[in-house]
Amino acid sequence: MNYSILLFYPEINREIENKIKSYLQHGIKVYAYTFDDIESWKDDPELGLALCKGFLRADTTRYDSQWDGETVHIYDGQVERHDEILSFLDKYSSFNKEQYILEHTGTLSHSIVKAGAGTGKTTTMINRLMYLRHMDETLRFSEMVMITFTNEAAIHMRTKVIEALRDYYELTKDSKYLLWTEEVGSMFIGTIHGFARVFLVTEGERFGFHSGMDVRGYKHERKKLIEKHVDRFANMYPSDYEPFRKVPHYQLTYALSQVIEKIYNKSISLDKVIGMDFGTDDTRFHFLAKHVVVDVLRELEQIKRMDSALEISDLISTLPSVYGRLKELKMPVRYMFVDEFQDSDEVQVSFVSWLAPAYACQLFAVGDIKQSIYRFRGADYTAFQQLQEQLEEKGQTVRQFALQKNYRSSRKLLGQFNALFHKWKERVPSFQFTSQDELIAGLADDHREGIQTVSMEKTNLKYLLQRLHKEDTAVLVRSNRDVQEMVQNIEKSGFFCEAEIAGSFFRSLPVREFYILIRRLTHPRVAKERFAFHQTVYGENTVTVSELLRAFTYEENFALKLLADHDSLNAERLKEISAIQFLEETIRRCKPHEVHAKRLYRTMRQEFPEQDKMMQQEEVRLQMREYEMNLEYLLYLLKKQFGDFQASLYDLEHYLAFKMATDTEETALKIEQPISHRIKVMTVHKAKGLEFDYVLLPLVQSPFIRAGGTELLLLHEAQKWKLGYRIKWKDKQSVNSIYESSIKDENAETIAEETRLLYVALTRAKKAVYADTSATMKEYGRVECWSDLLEDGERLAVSSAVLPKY
Ligand SMILES: Nc1ncnc2c1ncn2[C@@H]1O[C@H](COP(=O)(O)OP(=O)(O)OP(=O)(O)O)[C@@H](O)[C@H]1O
Repeated sequence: MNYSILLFYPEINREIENKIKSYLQHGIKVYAYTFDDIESWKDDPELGLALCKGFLRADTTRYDSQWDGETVHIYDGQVERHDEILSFLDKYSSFNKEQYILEHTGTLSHSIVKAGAGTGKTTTMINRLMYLRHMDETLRFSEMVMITFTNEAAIHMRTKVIEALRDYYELTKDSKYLLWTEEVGSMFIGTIHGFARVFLVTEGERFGFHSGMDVRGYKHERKKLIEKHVDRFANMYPSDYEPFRKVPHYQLTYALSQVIEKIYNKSISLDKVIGMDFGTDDTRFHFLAKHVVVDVLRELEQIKRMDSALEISDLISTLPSVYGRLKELKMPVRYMFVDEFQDSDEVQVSFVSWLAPAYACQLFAVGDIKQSIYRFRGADYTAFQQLQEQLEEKGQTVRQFALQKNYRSSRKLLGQFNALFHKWKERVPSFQFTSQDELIAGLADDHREGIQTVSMEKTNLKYLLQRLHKEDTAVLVRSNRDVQEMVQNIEKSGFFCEAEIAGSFFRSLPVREFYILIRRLTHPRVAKERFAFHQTVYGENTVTVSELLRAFTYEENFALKLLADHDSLNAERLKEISAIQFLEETIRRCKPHEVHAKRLYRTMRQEFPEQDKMMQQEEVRLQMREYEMNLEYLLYLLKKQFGDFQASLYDLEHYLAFKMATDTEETALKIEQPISHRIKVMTVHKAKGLEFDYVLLPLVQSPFIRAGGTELLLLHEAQKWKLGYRIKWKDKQSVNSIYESSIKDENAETIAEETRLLYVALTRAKKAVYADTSATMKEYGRVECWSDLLEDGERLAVSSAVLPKY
């Protein structure tokens, strides 16, 4: 036995307990089931820890005389002849037969796992990895590839694998686990784009790819090229350009870059864009767009070739041209795991189905069609079906698995979810939910709250937050803009948030105040800049606006004179040291983070005297450290960009102004704490894969489909791409034939996608969901917003068919 043992004993005695402990000490995972009461195991130091870490899975199962007097031992998941007892355990305890088989399967067929939310997809993948490494002496972690949907998920996975190995080491003190931990460093765990890069530079040398190749964005160059090619078009086809002569140039450039962005999102190669159907419209935008887009992409491709660089989307779009022509492969891939497979696009599916036979590796693809929420990035919710068909066409054997037991949400919630999801099926035709999709409670619990509908206007929200702010709570919304709105609402109630907003770094307070400090130096004679500076953490912040007005004289510099007495900045030092050194010196002297903390605490006490003082102090401490961290990070970025000495104040000012206006990537650094008074606020896309005790759903009335704005559709039919558009110009709009004939179907798809998004949001909750909507669901008409899909849990008729099974 190398990896696990499954035991069934009708009764438990000390000897059996000791046997289990001994297995565990040898690094053998134990599944133990009995009719006996084993509650006391939780309090036993060894067994309790093993239960907690998942090395011991144990439960009391319902009594059945058929199994009384029987004992069962299954080694390393060799399940032949044991199907009956496994099915019995699966039905009447927390044991999960499908998970168990998946974890231990020894055959060489590929596994496709379709599983609902919280059914242990991630857990099973990690377990399987451990099983494989334990069972095959010759296998190395570097021969297993794990593909995740985002970089964050990849970090999360790697951490989980390393944690599992550390736990094995703690349990056994066997040094092989330390070696394995190091070995994990050489395992590929990352996104499909990351893997495509490794693949291209390793296998694609013959086609001009190499490890020195840069992967970077070309947004700025793209914009310039669009402008250039629009001008060219205007010269070449003056009459076709005529309808757009009065359209502001920036609008035209923006619309065209949106078209290109859409093409990038779907990883469409240049040759396919050349064959793309742009439809027709009265303003003839289709003609202009096709011309400019193709010319821009063609020139950009040349530039990238010369730079020896690729953009992220090229990594996927160039794949077919390479793998179709490869003969010998170098990478040693024996097992391949793909998480969130439902969100793969067509090119990615065919890449994966090509990889499996090409490397003769075993594929393990996991996902949940009901959680497919990346259609805008090209995800195709028929991905599983395509994968199965393509693998079978290549003569590969595929086994399907379905996981239904949910170990996350309370039984009450699960019953209500199932009832609700069945109702959705009636309202949203393409939301599929059959009895196979129902979530079955995997664990016993007695949480009674379920789905609750409440109004979240100001006073109620405050009341709700008062109750939940110390719990593990997340507020989930649909967009980044909604995140900002909720952060403001929550902060206005005197509570604090933990919100990740992409692009927030260059707009954060430490960066803004640092920028004002620079402006104070580059514009020493401008009163407005001086007053702004005075109010920052670098200034005294003692002169108020009314004092300034009182000091008013007709003399031009009255404000500067007043503020000069309150300004300790010694700009003369700039003659001796570099700009960056000067700024660093100023930071050391002023200790801006400490000043920020003091002022913040004073304001908090003034504005919310009734609020918990300890919570406010904790928040101030956190904000002080975050201010310091972000400022340090800013200096790091500046030095990286300019070196220690070269940059002048003007260079720094320009760089920051540009970044503050345009950056959408850098996120302000936050201190994360497992337990915090801060309420998490995030989009559902960010919450994917996470779980919280309480989920709050405000802003559920915002419509899925906004009438009248610019809209682009990229459709794939009969091997050909088609672009549909409706573009709003200043005084008219361009709408093409493809848009008009497809928009109805597209809207139906959007509603289905939003329904799946709500499925993800609800299923993050462990104990309860609070939604800002009325108690009953709209029964007829088009589904327009989340609120139309929500209902108070108590009204949801939970029929026995959808009740958790045990
Ligand atoms: N067999 C099991 N017994 C007990 N707990 C389990 C079992 N399998 C998974 N869990 C627990 O259930 C929770 C959900 O598991 P996991 O995150 O792996 O699910 P998932 O299917 O990846 O979820 P989602 O798709 O919704 O993100 C975790 O807390 C995990 O530890």
